[in-house]
Amino acid sequence: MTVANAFLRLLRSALPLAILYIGKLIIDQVVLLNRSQGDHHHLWVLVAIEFGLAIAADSLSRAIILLDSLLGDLFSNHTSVKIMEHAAILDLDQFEDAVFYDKLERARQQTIGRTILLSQVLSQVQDLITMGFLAAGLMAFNPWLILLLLVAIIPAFLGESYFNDQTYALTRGQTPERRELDYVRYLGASDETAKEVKIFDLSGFIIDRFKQLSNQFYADNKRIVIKRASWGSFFALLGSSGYYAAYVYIIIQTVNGSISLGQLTFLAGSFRQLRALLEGILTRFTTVSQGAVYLRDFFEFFEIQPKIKVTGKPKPFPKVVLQGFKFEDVGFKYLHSERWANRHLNFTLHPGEKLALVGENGTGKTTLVKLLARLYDPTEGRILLDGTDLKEYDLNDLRMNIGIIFQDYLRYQMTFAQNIAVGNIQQKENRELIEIAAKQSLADGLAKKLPGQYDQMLGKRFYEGVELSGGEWQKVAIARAYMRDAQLLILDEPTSALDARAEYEVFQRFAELTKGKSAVLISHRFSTVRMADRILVLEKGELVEIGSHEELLLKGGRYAELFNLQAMGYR
Ligand SMILES: Nc1ncnc2c1ncn2[C@@H]1O[C@H](COP(=O)(O)OP(=O)(O)OP(=O)(O)O)[C@@H](O)[C@H]1O
Repeated sequence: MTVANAFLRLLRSALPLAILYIGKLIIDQVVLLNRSQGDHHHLWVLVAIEFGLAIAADSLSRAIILLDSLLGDLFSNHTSVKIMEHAAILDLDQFEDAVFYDKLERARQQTIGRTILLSQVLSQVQDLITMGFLAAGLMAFNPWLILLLLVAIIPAFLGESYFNDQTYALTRGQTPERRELDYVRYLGASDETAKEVKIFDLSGFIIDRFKQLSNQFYADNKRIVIKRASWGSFFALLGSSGYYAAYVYIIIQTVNGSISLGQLTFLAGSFRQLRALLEGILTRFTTVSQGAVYLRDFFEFFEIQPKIKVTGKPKPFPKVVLQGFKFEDVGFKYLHSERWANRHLNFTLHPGEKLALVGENGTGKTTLVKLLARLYDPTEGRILLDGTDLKEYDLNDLRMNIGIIFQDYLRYQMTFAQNIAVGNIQQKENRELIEIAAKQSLADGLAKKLPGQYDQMLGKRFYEGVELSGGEWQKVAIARAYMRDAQLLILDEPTSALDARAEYEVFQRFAELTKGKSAVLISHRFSTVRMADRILVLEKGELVEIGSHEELLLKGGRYAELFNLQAMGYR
């Protein structure tokens, strides 16, 4: 399509000169006829040719516009897909970094704002070729006139590129604020935020912040836009002066009789078109060079590489785990953080063992399971699986063999079945497996009560969607863990919204269904925690106790203290 577009543009760029030249011949012929020297037949042939050329020019322009718009859509879709594909291979901690978000944001803007860049570049080339044709015509008449036009137009080009750089620097500097602006806009008008915004009456607060940010943008942009417009007018004046100087010269030549009336129309027409083309080229030069500068951001985003990689030859995940996962003095610090979220972790998760993680908020429980799933690599120490560093296992295989449901699992605005299928998306059409998973997580009864059953749209964002309660959502989310035949299952507090009986049942089933497999549970409810084979107590990211419920109670340490604290609340 691009080649066809370029070819049509090439054809189109030759037409203005041809039309002008035929126009010249027509006028010369009319003048001759007035002097009774012309040929009527020749005149009408010329008029017919000009008519044909005019129609061809119009049809070509329309075909070019059509191809431009199709190419623009394809470009936009293609780049959006590329960005999503690249984002998918990046690491979790890259998504947690503001600098990364700035790059992602700027890359995204390219897909929205730069779709016309390609057609702009092609138009620019087309106009330059047209100018070349017209200039060649003028050159035959007087080369100095071209030089005059060029000299008049160069300051405008330089001015434009200077202001492009200025605008780019400004926009780039504003990226964090733009992201905030988007976030504030989302806070102010979204189904997910509406409840709190109303209850806390936040709309005034949000709107004020929006105004503050947008006014700042307005003021910064205004300054540069005014400067650009003032200089632009001055440079345009220079350009016009050059054009009129040349025009006056041609008129004088005609009056003197050095050139014919037909030549005058041809030259004046060429000049008029050259000037219009130059203006168009100048304006487009702004968009094209701005686009080119912004494309840098686009490519910069694609230069970001994931840090989590497989070292050496990737090993498949063992069919049967024999020794388990061994933490050897594992420590982890989040990006840009001085604090250790986990430190000096030394323990083994044995095959088939159910391990519960206990500790106050922020003691590193979630971090530990993220390290197990290799969402991050340890900052120090290492994690071994059957004696081999996790880094040597095939990453996809590792993740496929670890089923993990986080406390902040996603509530997909999709159907009930799809919400479960995301646990193993390759099996999205396997309704039998989805229903079994739902039965195992106690979500099956819920599906049966919904009007659309498993095809019921969940959430309120889309037509006929049904909202679930917090506990109901959790049952759906837990079903995801049963969608794959994982060797290690991790439940990071996805049961906090379940009532006591439901949580008990869910964990009873979990224990039965994961017999022989390793599992890690995070829960603040000791009624659940005590079901585990061993309990690992964390404090400030470090392991302080490990043992069975009975052993730890007997020990009378941190676990016993936390357990008794909760038990007291029930007395
Ligand atoms: N993505 C992150 N980036 C930077 N710091 C983080 C991030 N996630 C957690 N932290 C910090 O790491 C520490 C441990 O967090 P973690 O989520 O592992 O605790 P947790 O024990 O699971 O807490 P909770 O019981 O509240 O779920 C906390 O102090 C937290 O501030």
